[in-house]
Amino acid sequence: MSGLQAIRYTRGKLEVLDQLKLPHEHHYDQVSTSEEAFDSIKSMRVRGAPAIAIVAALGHAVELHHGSCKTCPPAETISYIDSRLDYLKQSRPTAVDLTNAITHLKATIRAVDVSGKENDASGQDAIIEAYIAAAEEIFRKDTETNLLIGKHGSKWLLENAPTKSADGKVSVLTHCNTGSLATSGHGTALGIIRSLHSAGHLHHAFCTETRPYNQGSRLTAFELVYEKIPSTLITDSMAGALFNLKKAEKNIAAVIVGADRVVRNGDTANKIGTYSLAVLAKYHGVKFIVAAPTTSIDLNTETDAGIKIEERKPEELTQISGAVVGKDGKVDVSRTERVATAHQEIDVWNPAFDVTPAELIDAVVTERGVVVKGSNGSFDFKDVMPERWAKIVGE
Ligand SMILES: CSC[C@H]1O[C@H](OP(=O)(O)O)[C@H](O)[C@@H]1O
Repeated sequence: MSGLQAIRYTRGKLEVLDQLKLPHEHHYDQVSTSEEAFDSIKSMRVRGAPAIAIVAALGHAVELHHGSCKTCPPAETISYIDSRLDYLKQSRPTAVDLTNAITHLKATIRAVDVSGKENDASGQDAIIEAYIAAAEEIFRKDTETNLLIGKHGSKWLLENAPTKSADGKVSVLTHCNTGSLATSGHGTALGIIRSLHSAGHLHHAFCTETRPYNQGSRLTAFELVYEKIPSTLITDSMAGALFNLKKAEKNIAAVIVGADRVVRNGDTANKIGTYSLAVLAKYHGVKFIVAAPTTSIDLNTETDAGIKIEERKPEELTQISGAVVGKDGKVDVSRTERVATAHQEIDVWNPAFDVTPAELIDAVVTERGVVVKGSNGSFDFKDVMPERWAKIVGE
């Protein structure tokens, strides 16, 4: 597994790699409170659906470990933890892993038997220990999940690739960053690429720069080069020309992307630009694969209509390392023939995600297996999530 770690944790201490500084600087922030975890997520110093959930869960675990909750009865302890988790939930709205982790953590602390402990600290201690252990399990289990996604996804692609290179290998394209910098390790979509590479089945990996945050050029390229995976960086706008080439190592078999939220019918919210790649893939006969741990699947939301798409500040688009459009994102027309015109601010639309309809998706790869559309043309996640399906959807 890659030596790159977005998150470093031992009980009572959480360090989060500042991804806004990558690839130029490798700096870890200490995160010891819910506020510091919230700020790290909101600012995108840490990002990636699974990593967001892990940092939120562990950030609160660290503050609980250091006694942030005053001594109080179990019911008040649960209310305190709930309030901290509800605050953390507001950090970024689209990725469902954070919501699913919070739901799990709230259920875990409510399952603690505190009978006979209502009036002494042992009840609170039991609840806090249960919370910390559950948060640590979320972190531990994520890497195991990603390795399974890599195994299932690479197997499915090798069995269903529309094209292979002369040496029987596949070339793929990925978008955004879904590797060790977006998870606890190995990654989801990039995890499938790692699994293909380590098994000798990857011919070439292409990654898009993924404007405006540049997760591809700053983060995925960094991971691919770090592990000497044969790879090429392209701009987002080059994908269609690449699919159209169909020559040598540029003969793309599949687009493999991650997910922030896969809803019940398979519609998938992912990094902005994913939908465009899905349309291009369909036109060019390229498979389109979504790599999604079951923690990224939202059975409570039936279709894309229920997905909230986060919009982020204009400066993330108008400025890269310093102003691109003009000082502070303003388009200065005062030096044109229309002198003395007040600075005009170009409007900016900066949705962080878009939605790819299920009809454009060939497979959703989870840690429990690959889900493809049935004869009715829709996805059915019942077999990979039987417990949650029965609870939410029913038999
Ligand atoms: C396994 S990461 C999933 C998902 O999260 C990323 O979004 P962001 O970088 O804004 O947190 C991207 O959409 C990835 O595909």
